[in-house]
Amino acid sequence: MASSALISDTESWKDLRAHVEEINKTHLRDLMNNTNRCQSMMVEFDGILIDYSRQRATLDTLNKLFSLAEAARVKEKIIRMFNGEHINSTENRSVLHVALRAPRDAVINSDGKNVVPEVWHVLDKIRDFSERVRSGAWVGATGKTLKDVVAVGIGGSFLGPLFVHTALQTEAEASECARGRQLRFLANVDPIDVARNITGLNPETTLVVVVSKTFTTAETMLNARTMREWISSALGPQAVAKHMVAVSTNLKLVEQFGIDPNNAFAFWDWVGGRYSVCSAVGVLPLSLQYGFSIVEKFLKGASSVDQHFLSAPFEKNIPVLLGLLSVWNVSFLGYPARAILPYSQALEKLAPHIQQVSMESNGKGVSIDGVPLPYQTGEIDFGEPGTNGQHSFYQLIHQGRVIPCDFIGVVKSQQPIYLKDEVVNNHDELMSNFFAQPDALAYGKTPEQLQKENIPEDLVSHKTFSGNRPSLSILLPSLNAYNIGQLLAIYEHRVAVQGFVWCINSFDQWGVELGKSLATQVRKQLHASRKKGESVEGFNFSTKTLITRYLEASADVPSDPSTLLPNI
Ligand SMILES: O=P(O)(O)OC[C@H]1O[C@](O)(CO)[C@@H](O)[C@@H]1O
Repeated sequence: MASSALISDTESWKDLRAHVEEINKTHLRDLMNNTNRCQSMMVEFDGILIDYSRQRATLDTLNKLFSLAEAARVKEKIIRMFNGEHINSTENRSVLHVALRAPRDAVINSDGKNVVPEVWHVLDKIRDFSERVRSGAWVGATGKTLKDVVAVGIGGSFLGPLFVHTALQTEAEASECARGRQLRFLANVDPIDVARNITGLNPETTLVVVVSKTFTTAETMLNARTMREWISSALGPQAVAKHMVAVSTNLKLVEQFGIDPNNAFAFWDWVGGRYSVCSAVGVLPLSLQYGFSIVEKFLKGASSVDQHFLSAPFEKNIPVLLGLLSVWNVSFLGYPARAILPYSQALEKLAPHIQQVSMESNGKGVSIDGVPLPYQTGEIDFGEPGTNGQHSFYQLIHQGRVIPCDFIGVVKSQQPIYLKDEVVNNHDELMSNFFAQPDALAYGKTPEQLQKENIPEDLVSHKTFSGNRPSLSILLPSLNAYNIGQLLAIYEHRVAVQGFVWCINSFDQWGVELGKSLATQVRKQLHASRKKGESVEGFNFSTKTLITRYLEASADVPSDPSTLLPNI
């Protein structure tokens, strides 16, 4: 395919379009009866079992998707990514989050230089620093051990670390290592988030980690200044050196902020924000909480999937298969959304993290060459752990709109509970739902079945389930640091595969800029109005009215305030 030609013009794309008609004649109820088909639609790697037999697809569909992958040169694009080529062309950058978890002796080049030694230099520095903090060798300004950490950051500098932290919190080995320690995340610029984060914390025993790739993000920098004030107003300005460290690619700005460069942990422009959890962005706060050796297991899990992604043939390649099936669902079957449904409370922050990884990566309107696309890219991701979601939005998924679902289950619970005289143990109860829901979606329930159950005629249509609703099941052996790393890498690479097929740049995010610059204009106006009483100018009628109302109704806000921090 010539670089400016659209993937939708290829024969493979057209073939899949035509194939939809065939698939529309099938029902999952029947497809599931074909054991050979179902057997071929299971894939296993490193303890993880994926069952995609409940996708609205046949083996023929898969072959057609492999042809599409060939037309889109997916294999070549994967290799180019691992080779450090500047596949993020609009920012002229390599995309090398795989280097963040590569073994020490690996060679991965960006711009002709092996980046793995730099990665390990920072990892070693994190190991050393986190061990000193955890052991009490590094103490706060008043000589007390720093047992609590507030990580200040937003977007990719927040969601990945939050996901991993939440997943590790209840894991036996990790929770033992975290005994007596707290890790909190301050993301939102809303002062309420500051209040929530500092409530119950003592500045004397708190370490603040400012996490920002650019070190210019407005929300993070205001929150960082707020936390600096919280520390220095309690302990004096000299305490900042002992109580604040930073993670950034912009070490110059870190220093200007007043953080000792020795206490700055670097990463690189070839790490996208939403792909940065395996850099110091995640590794530093998580190592402070759990110790480096736990976090190293997480990196190893991700690395194992990286190798699989690079080397496994497409028929057995989990991220490739899942990525192609997502393209099938979005671009051909016309399902715009995807539900991420982990049957594990520990994975409650998976969906929010994947929302950014997927939607910031693939929510694009032009091809990588800048050509407007005649097809939609990306999907609307949302999710909640089961069984909570079942009592919330599953009604729509069963009888309303068709939403392809990812069911994620774990064989061994992190926290098993057995009660004498119960029919099943608590985790089996949870997993009963994990196994039942995909079949309920796939098979549904027919009016004939309901009539046999003597359901009153006027209720039959209400109680009918059309079925034929696709899902896939991911079964993890357990949920330890290693498995969490595997799961993360599967989703990251799946998103990349989707972007490779759609021929977009999954690694830039220009769509977040416009709102930011308009907020700058509003910020200037609020300042001018509060300080100098200037009237609201330069906005449309609607925005002017809203801002004016806001200012008038909050006229009691002091125009030249002295510092006020939350006090709850
Ligand atoms: O780490 P930074 O530079 O503060 O950026 C935070 C986030 O802001 C974004 O640039 C846009 O929301 C994300 O891509 C990024 O993860």
